[in-house]
Amino acid sequence: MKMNKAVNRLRGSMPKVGIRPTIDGRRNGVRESLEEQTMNMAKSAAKLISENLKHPNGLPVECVIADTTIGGFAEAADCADKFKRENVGVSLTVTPCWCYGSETMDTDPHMPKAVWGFNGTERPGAVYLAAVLAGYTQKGLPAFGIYGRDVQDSDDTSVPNDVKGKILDFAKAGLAVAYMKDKSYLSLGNVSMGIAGSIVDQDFFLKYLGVRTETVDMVEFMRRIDEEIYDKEEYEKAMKWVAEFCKVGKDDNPADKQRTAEQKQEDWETSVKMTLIARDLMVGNPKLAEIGYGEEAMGRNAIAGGFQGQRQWTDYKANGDFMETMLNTSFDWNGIREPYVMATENDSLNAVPMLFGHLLSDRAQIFSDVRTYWSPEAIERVTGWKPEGLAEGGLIHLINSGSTTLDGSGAMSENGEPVMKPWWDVTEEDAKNCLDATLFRPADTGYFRGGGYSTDFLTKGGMPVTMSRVNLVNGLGPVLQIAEGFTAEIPANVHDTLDDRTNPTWPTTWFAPRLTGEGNFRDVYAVMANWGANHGAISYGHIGAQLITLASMLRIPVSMHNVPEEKIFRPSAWASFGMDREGADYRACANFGPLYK
Ligand SMILES: C[C@H](O)[C@@H](O)[C@@H](O)C(=O)CO
Ligand SMILES: [Mn+2]
Repeated sequence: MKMNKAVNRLRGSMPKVGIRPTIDGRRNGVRESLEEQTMNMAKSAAKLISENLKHPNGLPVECVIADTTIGGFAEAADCADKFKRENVGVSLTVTPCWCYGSETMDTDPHMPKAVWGFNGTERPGAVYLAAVLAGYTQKGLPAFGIYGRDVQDSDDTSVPNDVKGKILDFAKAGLAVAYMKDKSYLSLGNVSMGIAGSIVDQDFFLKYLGVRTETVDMVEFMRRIDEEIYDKEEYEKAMKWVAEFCKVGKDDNPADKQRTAEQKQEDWETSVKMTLIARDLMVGNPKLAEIGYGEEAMGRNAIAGGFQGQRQWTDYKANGDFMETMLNTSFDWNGIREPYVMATENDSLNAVPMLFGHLLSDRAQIFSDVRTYWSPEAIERVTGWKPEGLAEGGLIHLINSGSTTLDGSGAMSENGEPVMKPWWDVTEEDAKNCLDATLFRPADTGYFRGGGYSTDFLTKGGMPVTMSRVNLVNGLGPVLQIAEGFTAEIPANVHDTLDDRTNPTWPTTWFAPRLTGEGNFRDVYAVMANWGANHGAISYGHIGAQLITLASMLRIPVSMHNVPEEKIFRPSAWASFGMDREGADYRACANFGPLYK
């Protein structure tokens, strides 16, 4: 399998990180003595960011440094002007010294902000940090404060590790905020089976995320299939690839409910066409202009989407499982590429945490039903096996009727361990291994009368993962919930017994959340019992802290998490809302309100 790597570009230029070196404006000695050290800090920060971060589409993150150090209002205005011209979306102020707080700050209300104050004592950078953060808080412009734990010498140009981590986490989350702004959520269809998350709340998207919502009726798929509005060459290529690499699994339907061989062939054709069409709807395709469809070629600039599917479409035509899976995967017949974010059942409130996870981790995301809590006692009763290791406290069965990424099989590996990689690190062998680990099973025709193919795999155990979810609460607004944990491996016969009680044609991930012994993480049952909806978005890695940072930038309070306290990083203003951190988060988010109100 020969695979190229290609970068997807949505409309709008890539946001940059702007670095603002602020300085004590007093000339004739003080300012001059600080110029070099201050600019060097800006250069170190820029180097750190551009060497370590990429945009989720694989392009390098660029930094822009103000033309001069900033000693007061005039230079702050020059810097703001440059940042506008350069499409800066995130602002990081750096300084080793005392500067004039509200005179040097930046006041763009939409730009995530942080200040790194050098922890030396010759010149008081950390004092400026405290002063300017007080100013930001007083003016309703929350900013993140960064300063090293250990005092450094004034000629030390290194960035200590604790500072590095904070700068990178801040910049990555800030870039996520900037990157999603002015993109769109594409709702393909409408409300699926009364699922609340698929009642797309356009106000939430626009005010909290800066994302517009576009709605396209599912009849558009029919039109494009009937009128052949897709790239036929690509379609042929995709069909060949499917025949070669997608193994069809056993049809579990009773004989009289099975689709005929001709119907099954037609289901493949529909599934592949749907995949091309959904992608073209999201991001456009210049090939469509060549065949006379200039408007369709533009796409909808969608950074995420959802497909209603059930029931009107799936009662009639092949389900969306193949389409959703392939879009969410880091590769297809064209090669290795950035995964798209596509929710099944148009659950937009699961698409959002998938988007967050993708923007923060650069990886494909798993979409799942949070289906069953299996207590250790119930597992033993039903299978005779006493759970041990990660499964000791019981498991949550994550399984779904579509939309999970093939990367979620855990069939990619690094140093012999299962892993889900940033898409640009995925190899041809990884892609092949994911396909080998997957069966495409004729869909359950009880649920899906129109047939189609569901993706069936069992996620390898031992991967660190984070499950998250946004819920909308009437009178309160959005909240985010987060559960870090691990995928668990259980004996094959135990899995089969448990899986056979559900929908064995769907992919399974056995999830063991990390327990804290308290509250919603008292035990596995409590995690499931307190989950706010039927779905969860699962990202590789323990990204709870980064999600919390991002949520605070968007003013979305976190209602549940198991992230260790020392890893939590929010704007300094949050400390003014009380010492109980969860309550303070709610009060701060309510006080500042959504970012784009
Ligand atoms: C086939 C069923 O309708 C499933 O799609 C259903 O169990 C869900 O996924 C609900 O979220
Ligand atoms: Mn579901």
